[in-house]
Amino acid sequence: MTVARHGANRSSRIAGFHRKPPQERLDLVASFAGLDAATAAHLADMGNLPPQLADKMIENVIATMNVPIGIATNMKVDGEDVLIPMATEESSVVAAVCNAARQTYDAGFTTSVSGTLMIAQVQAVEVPDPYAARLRLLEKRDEIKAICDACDPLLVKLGGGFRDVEVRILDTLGGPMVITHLIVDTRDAMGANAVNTMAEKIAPHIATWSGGRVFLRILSNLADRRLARAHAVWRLEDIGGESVRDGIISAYQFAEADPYRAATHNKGIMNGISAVILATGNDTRAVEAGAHAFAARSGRYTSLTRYEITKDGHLSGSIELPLAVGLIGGATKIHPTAQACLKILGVTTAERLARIIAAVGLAQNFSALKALATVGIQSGHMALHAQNIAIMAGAVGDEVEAVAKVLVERATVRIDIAQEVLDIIRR
Ligand SMILES: CC(C)(COP(=O)([O-])OP(=O)([O-])OC[C@H]1O[C@@H](n2cnc3c(N)ncnc32)[C@H](O)[C@@H]1OP(=O)([O-])[O-])[C@@H](O)C(=O)NCCC(=O)NCCSC(=O)C[C@@](C)(O)CC(=O)[O-]
Ligand SMILES: NC(=O)C1=CN([C@@H]2O[C@H](COP(=O)(O)OP(=O)(O)OC[C@H]3O[C@@H](n4cnc5c(N)ncnc54)[C@H](O)[C@@H]3O)[C@@H](O)[C@H]2O)C=CC1
Repeated sequence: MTVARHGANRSSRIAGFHRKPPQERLDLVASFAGLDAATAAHLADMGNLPPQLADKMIENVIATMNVPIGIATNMKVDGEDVLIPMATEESSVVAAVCNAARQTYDAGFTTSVSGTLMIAQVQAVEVPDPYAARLRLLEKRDEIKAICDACDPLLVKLGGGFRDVEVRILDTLGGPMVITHLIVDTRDAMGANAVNTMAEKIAPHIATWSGGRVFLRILSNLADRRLARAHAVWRLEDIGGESVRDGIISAYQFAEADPYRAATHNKGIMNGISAVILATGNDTRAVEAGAHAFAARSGRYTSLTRYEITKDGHLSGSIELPLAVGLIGGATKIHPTAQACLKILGVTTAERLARIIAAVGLAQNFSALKALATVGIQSGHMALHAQNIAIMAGAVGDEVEAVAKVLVERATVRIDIAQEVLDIIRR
């Protein structure tokens, strides 16, 4: 069945859409968009996410989006071998991590974290005496702690809960604001809901104590009390010698100095990080926002990694960034694929997960810089992307590899060439 493009229902005002079951919603969308029966049937197949679960995870569900999960091999983090599931749509991302880890497999990556502390902000405006109000709020520390901890007795029982209060006076376009930070240990949860609940509970008290009006009560994604760090040494003989080392260091120096380059450099790092975040059901946007804000913390957007030469002349790489990830909460606990990925990783604490993810970010960056500083990105990346181009050109089954092989041999990974090659193969 083909429904005309401008089908029966062309209004986006669909009252009660959210109350309909997914199949009925899909029928409405198919009619609106003129989807043919095969496309609608494709969307109706929810793969390995049970439709009842998908329908509860977000609103107005009609389908799921399947992204491949690849396994990064060769990773050793703090002396322990680990296989890393990465969910990404981009070719060569998984290969890049395997490749970097292989070149430092014996020593592996060493990691640490600064803690599992999250920050919630409470905004007070029109405070008559901001500086005195700040002190009044700080004096209420014990009361604030009691109110916050009462919000989440389970978290407290697990060793988490309120840790501290900080108050900042912010000069803004609307005059001074009194910003209270609740510092909360959220243990194995990412912690957004946990700290937001506390911020909302404490807000009326802050209004009273400060004498101002309270508006926003929400966590900060600049989770700079939850930093994850990783470092590794790549030996000269394993990476191809001094000129490769120096090329990688120069690439880092370029990113350090220039926000145009740093954006791309950090995008490469997030290729690895976001893929593990997604595979484990964590919040990709929260981590990405935190990473980029941290990269700009000095007022100048810069590189999240650093490269140096060790005293023996080898290449030392390091990374530090906020990684607010959890094993509980969000989709981590309810998405069956996220649960399976966490099992593959063998992690039992959010801290260990953050450490592994930091190592993946560094590995990803090493491979990208090495490729960029030597043969260029296209030979490795495009060689792997060639299969996608072959599929775009219409190749199926064995044709995909055959077409991709010719594209790589000719060093021209283009769809028009792929079509020509496919025609020849099919003749
Ligand atoms: C693509 C490679 C790895 C080829 O690298 P190569 O040296 O040609 O590969 P190789 O065939 O010699 O194999 C070396 C190892 O790489 C891995 N490897 C090799 N091939 C595969 C594969 N098919 N699947 C899985 N793993 C693979 C694997 O570990 C293998 O060891 P082995 O297992 O054989 O003992 C290399 O060129 C590379 O690391 N390139 C970087 C790719 C990259 O960064 N991709 C991200 C996308 S580009 C981007 O978005 C970010 C960027 C670049 O703009 C960031 C920036 O600018 O900073
Ligand atoms: N700006 C942002 O980043 C925002 C993100 N979110 C969303 O919030 C969700 C994450 O919130 P969470 O508070 O992490 O989830 P949550 O509220 O679902 O679960 C956390 C709760 O689980 C309990 N818990 C059980 N075992 C625990 C353990 N071992 N360690 C710690 N707590 C344990 C605690 O009571 C804790 O409060 C994500 O889905 C995120 O997308 C929500 C609002 C804003």
